[in-house]
Amino acid sequence: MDSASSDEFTPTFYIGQHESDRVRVTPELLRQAQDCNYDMLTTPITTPYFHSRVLTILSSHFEELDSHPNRSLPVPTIPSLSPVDTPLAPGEIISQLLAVVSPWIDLCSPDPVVYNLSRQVLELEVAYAAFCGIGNIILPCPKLHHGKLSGEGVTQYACAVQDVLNVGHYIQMSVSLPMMDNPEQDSDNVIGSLAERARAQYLGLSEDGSYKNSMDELEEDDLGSTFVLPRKKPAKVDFFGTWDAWNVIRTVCKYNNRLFVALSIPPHLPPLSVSSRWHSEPLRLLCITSETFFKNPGGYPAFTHNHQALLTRYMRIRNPPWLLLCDVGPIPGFDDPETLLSPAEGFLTSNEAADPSSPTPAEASELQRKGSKKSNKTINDPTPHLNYLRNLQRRQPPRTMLERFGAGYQDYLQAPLQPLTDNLESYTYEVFEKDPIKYDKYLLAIQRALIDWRDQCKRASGPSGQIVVAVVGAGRGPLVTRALQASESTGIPIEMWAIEKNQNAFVLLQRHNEETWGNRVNLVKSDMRSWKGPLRQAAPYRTGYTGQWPLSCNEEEESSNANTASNGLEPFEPQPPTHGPIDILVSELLGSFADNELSPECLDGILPLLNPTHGISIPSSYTAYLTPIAAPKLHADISARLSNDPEAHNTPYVVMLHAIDYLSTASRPSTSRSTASGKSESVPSPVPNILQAWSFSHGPAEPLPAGSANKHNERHARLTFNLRDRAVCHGLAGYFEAVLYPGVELSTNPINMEEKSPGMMSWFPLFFSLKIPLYIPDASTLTVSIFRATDNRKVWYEWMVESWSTLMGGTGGGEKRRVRLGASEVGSSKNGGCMM
Ligand SMILES: C[S@@+](CC[C@H](N)C(=O)[O-])C[C@H]1O[C@@H](n2cnc3c(N)ncnc32)[C@H](O)[C@@H]1O
Repeated sequence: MDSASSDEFTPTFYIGQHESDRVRVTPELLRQAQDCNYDMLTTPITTPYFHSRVLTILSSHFEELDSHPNRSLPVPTIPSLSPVDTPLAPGEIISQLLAVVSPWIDLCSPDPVVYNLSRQVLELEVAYAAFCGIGNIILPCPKLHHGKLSGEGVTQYACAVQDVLNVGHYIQMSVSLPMMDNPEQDSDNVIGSLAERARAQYLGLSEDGSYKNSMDELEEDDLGSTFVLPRKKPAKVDFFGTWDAWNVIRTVCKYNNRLFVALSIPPHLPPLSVSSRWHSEPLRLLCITSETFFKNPGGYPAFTHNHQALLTRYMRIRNPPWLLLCDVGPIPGFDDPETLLSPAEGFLTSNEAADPSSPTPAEASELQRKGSKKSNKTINDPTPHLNYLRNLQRRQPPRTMLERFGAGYQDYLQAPLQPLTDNLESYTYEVFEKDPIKYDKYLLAIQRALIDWRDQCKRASGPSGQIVVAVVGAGRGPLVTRALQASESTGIPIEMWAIEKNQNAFVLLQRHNEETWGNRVNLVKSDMRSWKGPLRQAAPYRTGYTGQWPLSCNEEEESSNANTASNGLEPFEPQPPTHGPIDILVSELLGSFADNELSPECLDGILPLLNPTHGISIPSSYTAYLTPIAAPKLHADISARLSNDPEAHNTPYVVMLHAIDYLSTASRPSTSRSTASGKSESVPSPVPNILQAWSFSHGPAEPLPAGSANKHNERHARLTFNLRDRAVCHGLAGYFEAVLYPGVELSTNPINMEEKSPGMMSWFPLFFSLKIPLYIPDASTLTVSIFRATDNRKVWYEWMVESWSTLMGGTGGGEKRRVRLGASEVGSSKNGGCMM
């Protein structure tokens, strides 16, 4: 399908500016910033005066503790704010400000006094910002490393955040986090940080700041001999370290929908798996410093290809994050009037910004090095970083067809249709009919089936030897139109039947028959399972197509002779009506997980009418597929429904998955143009491992076992997925592939949908939710068990997930052992199952 060449859509980039040493924002400064094309500014909540007051309180308390080592003294209370403590006041500009909680507090500190005071500062600041009417607050980055301790303070941080979420009931909070944990960059670059004041005894350090010699430092080498770790181990980047901290925070805060991430974009991007993980999280801000850019040969700041692709991907999230330029220079004209230029004078041209020679990360660092040596070319642009982002905004690739069609549906939960029990509205049919791909595929499948039928000289069942085609579940008739077109385009006559149980849609079928189909279609208003088949007069027609179109003279003759002579019946003697077979049965009863709209059960009721030797079902088979995903936003949305709907987690939802992360992926990313989650050209995305759950095939029916009670339509699967990186599983994404006719397929499976049915939009995936998300450590496996169950009245699914790890040694000796780490609850849609 054609891409989005005519797409007029330009994404909105909300861009703010942050200066670490800003003291206050005046209306004039804000106006000036907006004149420069910024959308918002950050503001501190408290002043340096307040900061020094807290430092004094802390120092005095420590002094007192030192002078009374045996007394337990309560941590002092920070007095409430006074006018000198804060630059903020309620007023007109407040809605355009992002308030920044003091970065010098340490909510992860192992020192209880530092933690306590930090928490007090947080509470005072959030309460005052809320009072002033601030809508968004940026929380300081949780400090993950304290001396020998790593990640220990995250739960403290989380508890503090949980509490302040209840202080400001409308405020949205974003936790500042780098994309990955680099302990070397976790050092305190904030002047006057309380973290520096933490006492050595709480950091696992001796008084002089060196590591205490504890058993923790003793480790065994591969040969089992004990050795002492070197003083300072080289710091290792933990790609998922900050995500892990975020996961703890949002879990403690119960996936609060006012809690977000302010993600810092580093100059060197981590692997795709890391940026993909963040893509699934609620990103409110992307923090971009001058280091995130490299300097292009013209001396302008620019992004690498990878940074551009990352931004494109993140900015296509349903609620795209805002961009925050941090410490890229002051607002021109305010602190430095020299820099105030009109845009026409000095802004980056779009050619310069387009920069076709945009480098790879390696080239960028090379340029950076060279640039810092010689290319100190001065540029006449007071806001080059901002202008670069504005240019990027204009140059965003157009949306794919799928993105345009799905706009507004991304991550939007829909209960699956139940076309068997419910009568669909005309509008729903209209939406189906907007997808030309599905109908093109059906047309092709019917054409091929007709041609093969003719070429293989199969006997047909129509009264004059035509091939009998029945569309069952015809809706408003699009497949009937395709069947008639297939007959016309191939020149192969058919006898056309259309069966529909929705009496409202049936009115339109009748109208179509009169107005567009020339009354060529035999319409039947019935449930297909109780239909007896094409009505035949008992007149002893000869049936059977012998392979030539049009019928040969002889055959026509034989045919008319047959009316009078065969079977030994008297011609025209009235006989009770009989029913003939169907040669080609066309149905579209597929759901997002193939069989979830009960196609197997419906077809069971009509397949006995299929020509027993040559009959063809279109589709001939369909297969359901699954993969585990992280989908924190869906989890939060579903959990929020629980108070009104206790079955919320037991409902499989149709959803255009977007802000999700595939947990089990192949090593190579794809750069395909558009996928199930709506990626665009040249935006690499991980390739998920998607495994087959089960299949159904349909052809001339074998008689069902007596009293089968639909048991033959039960299915179950147990699938194992390997995971490289730690993650949280929120549920399973379900897809399907269908073979309409050999060589003509439909697919929603992200692995091959682009080859099999490019641009098809009729089905979004199905999401099976886990009530309690399952945490999975690095290098584990995940086993998915899923059942299609039935009691002959309805059909439902049951699913669960288990996580496993392989351990060495232990009580069993030195062998590898697979241990189960955890298991989810069993999800079951039994209560809301599909009625048969
Ligand atoms: C998914 S819609 C497809 C409609 C149409 N073929 C199209 O492609 O637009 C399925 C249709 O099958 C009809 N249907 C479902 N179960 C049926 C049954 N047991 N007997 C007759 N019609 C049925 C529904 O009313 C609905 O019109």
